[in-house]
Amino acid sequence: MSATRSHTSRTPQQNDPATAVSDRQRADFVVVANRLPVDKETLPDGTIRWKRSPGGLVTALEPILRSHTGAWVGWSGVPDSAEDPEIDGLQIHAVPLSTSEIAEYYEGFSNATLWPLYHDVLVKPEYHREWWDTYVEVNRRFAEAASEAAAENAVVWVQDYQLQLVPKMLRMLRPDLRIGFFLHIPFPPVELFMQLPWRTEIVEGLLGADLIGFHLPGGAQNFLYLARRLAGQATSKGSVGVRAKFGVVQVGFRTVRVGAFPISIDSGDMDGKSKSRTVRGRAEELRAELGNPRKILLGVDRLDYTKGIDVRLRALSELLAENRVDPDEVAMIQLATPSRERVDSYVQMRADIEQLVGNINGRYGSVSRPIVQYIHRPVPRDELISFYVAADVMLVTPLRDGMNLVAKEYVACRSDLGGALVLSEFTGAAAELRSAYIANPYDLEGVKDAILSAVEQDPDEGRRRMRSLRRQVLAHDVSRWAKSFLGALGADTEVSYGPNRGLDLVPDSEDPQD
Ligand SMILES: O=P(O)(O)OC[C@H]1O[C@H](O[C@H]2O[C@H](CO)[C@@H](O)[C@H](O)[C@H]2O)[C@H](O)[C@@H](O)[C@@H]1O
Ligand SMILES: Nc1ccn([C@@H]2O[C@H](COP(=O)(O)OP(=O)(O)O)[C@@H](O)[C@H]2O)c(=O)n1
Repeated sequence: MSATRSHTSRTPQQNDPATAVSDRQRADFVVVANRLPVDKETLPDGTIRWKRSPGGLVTALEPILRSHTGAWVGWSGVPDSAEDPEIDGLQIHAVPLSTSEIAEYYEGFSNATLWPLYHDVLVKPEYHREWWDTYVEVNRRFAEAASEAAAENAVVWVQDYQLQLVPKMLRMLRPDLRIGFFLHIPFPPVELFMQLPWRTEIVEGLLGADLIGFHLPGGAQNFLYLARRLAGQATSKGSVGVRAKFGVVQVGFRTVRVGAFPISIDSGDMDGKSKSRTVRGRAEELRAELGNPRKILLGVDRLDYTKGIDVRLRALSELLAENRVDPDEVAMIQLATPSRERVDSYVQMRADIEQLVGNINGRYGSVSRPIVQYIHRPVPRDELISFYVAADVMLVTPLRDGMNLVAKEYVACRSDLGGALVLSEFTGAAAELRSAYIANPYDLEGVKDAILSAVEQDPDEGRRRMRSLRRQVLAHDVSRWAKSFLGALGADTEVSYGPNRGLDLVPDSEDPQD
């Protein structure tokens, strides 16, 4: 996707399906996500630019929508914008949000209530009734927009925690549709989820789907338990497998499947791009610009408190203080895309991280060579790939992360079998990338040891680990993710799915955990 795009200014007829249909073709495959794949930006001279939206959801879904012609329903990232950008081969349906809806639905309920609740309560979730009301209202708007975009019997794939009520609302509007839902963030432990005053509504909202997908079996199992306990539905017993053994919830005459589908990246594409001469040349230049240090450490994240950017900075700071790492031999680059900048916890965390960077540079850097290069803006895709190619050690240290595509991107870019990945055990990716240097981000000594092992790794050992990581990432790419999900939804004719081994239902009253 190029950063700059031409655009049209269609007015959406959101509440008038008849006009909408006559205006545009309805699609057989519709993705509904909080964000469109591009964000709208108005330059000082009034020109409109559409730039890639932040985050892994867009990274993963963009190639899928290119291979399945269809429509994308979402928000443009700015207030009151009804314009649909033109993206070759993709129908876009913008859902406009007002300034107050952005504050209450996006920054509020989605990112100051659900996000911390689903990420181990790393900051205290805020529960406000007005935010909930706006979340319901905006979910209804997305459901209506999806209903207008979808052809008869279409497949509609709803994405993520911002839209958990959409499956039920959409089913009521359009019982003919096949509806899938995928959660990109962790589904929390039952004890935490029970805090939510609107917990039953969320579970019932999700149960409007035909298939509910999580990254990991644990999330699927937590959800099955809550479907029994909160929605009073009979569910299957036994564990859920990866892409294979699905759980089942019986909702009246409808059977809802629940499964684990670890998301991935377009690994072949990244592998190819990382081999280009331009990228390799740029990686060399980056190393030279950093003063040709012996080891380059790299962090690549949205600036989010879940990502553990502070953890890796503290670890590096202590390793320098203990003379276990020589300041003349290392350089660290931290790319941190701005994110959710009006949410209080993000403002605080940004200040903390910038202070840590300042402390390290103040103590160990020199005028010509700071230890940590901190870049707080998005970088172009090819430049990012050059950073991956240049980095000797990739630092992925979240306190909790649904998947973490950055870890997979790094691996996909290392066809030279160079580099080393330090990976938090609390990422979804850690379940698959077992040959990384796995660390518990709450154990600072353990993180320091993992970083040091990666910095000092024997080249043969490094190649062995990277070969094994690459086998995993190249074999399980995003197209396999989409095929396994859409196959289980019965929506991809190329994919067959095995017999459901979860149909043995546990009635609500017989739950051993109750
Ligand atoms: O849209 P934003 O508020 O700017 O946030 C960006 C995205 O962040 C989250 O990404 C998640 O999805 C990734 C792909 O599945 C996964 O690897 C990662 O662990 C998640 O944090 C969020 O879930 C998306 O909805 C946002 O668009
Ligand atoms: N500075 C940055 C940070 C992340 N990214 C991209 O944003 C995506 C992050 O996905 P992720 O799954 O690791 O994490 P979230 O940001 O979705 O929580 C990846 O595709 C990164 O390449 C970027 O382009 N520039």
